[in-house]
Amino acid sequence: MTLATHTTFGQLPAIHLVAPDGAEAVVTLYGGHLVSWKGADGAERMFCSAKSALDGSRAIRGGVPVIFPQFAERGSGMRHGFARVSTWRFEDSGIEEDGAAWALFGLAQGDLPVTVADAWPHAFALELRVAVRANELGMTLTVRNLGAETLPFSAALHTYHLVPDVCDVRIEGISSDEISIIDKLDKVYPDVTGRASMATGAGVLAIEQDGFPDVVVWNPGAVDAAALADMENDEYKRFVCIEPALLDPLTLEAGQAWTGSYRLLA
Ligand SMILES: O=P(O)(O)OC[C@H]1O[C@@H](O)[C@H](O)[C@@H](O)[C@@H]1O
Repeated sequence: MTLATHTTFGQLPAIHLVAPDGAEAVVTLYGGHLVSWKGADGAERMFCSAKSALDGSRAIRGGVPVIFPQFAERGSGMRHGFARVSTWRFEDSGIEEDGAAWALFGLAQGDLPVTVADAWPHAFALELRVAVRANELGMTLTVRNLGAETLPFSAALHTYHLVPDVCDVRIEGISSDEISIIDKLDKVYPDVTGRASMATGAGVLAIEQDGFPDVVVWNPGAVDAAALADMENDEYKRFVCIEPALLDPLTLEAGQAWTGSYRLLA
């Protein structure tokens, strides 16, 4: 049985992963970007803007952009890093004993255009593993330093959760207070441990992360959404970004690796 097949998403080559129980995910090679996750119940759980570029001309507005090696404008490099606008390799796929279908994607220094590699001259290798079964999504990001010099980086999995109405969202377990989104929110929550949850009025999603110390919660609100060229004016109501993140740059010594993992249970 083929669990991972080649498909397209917009104009972008992608991998369609289907578990035996019907859970599925679509990951574009551009960005190593998970753009769709449906549990075995068939419900789509990722937001993707109707105005998102889907031709490789700019980052996809939705799904799970991989943020690496820089978060937002915290550095002199490309905003949110180059990983989300780079073309990854599909490396392997398979099935776990518990029935999860998984796929592995890679991005290394040699995959980058010369100008991008020259601007960030580190011999790195990224591995993104995506696994689906039942109503669960697992993502694991590994960063390896293959060079002789130190490698400093930040990283995040910038997840756009699809919600019926952002006003009804309640997030627990990230801060001592319950988080709700009244108009705009763009906030960093450091040192988050344990399981968090997002109630949407329609259901509750459990969120677990390991290795990522921080969480960023973002929704642009009406005014900032209207200023985004790749988002419809009222689409801000349909998502909330809850992003497992490593914000303060971590420095890997030669030969070292770091792994951050992330699990969503609907
Ligand atoms: O428009 P971009 O580059 O995808 O960034 C979206 C948002 O990403 C979030 O992670 C940041 O905290 C926000 O400040 C930012 O606006």
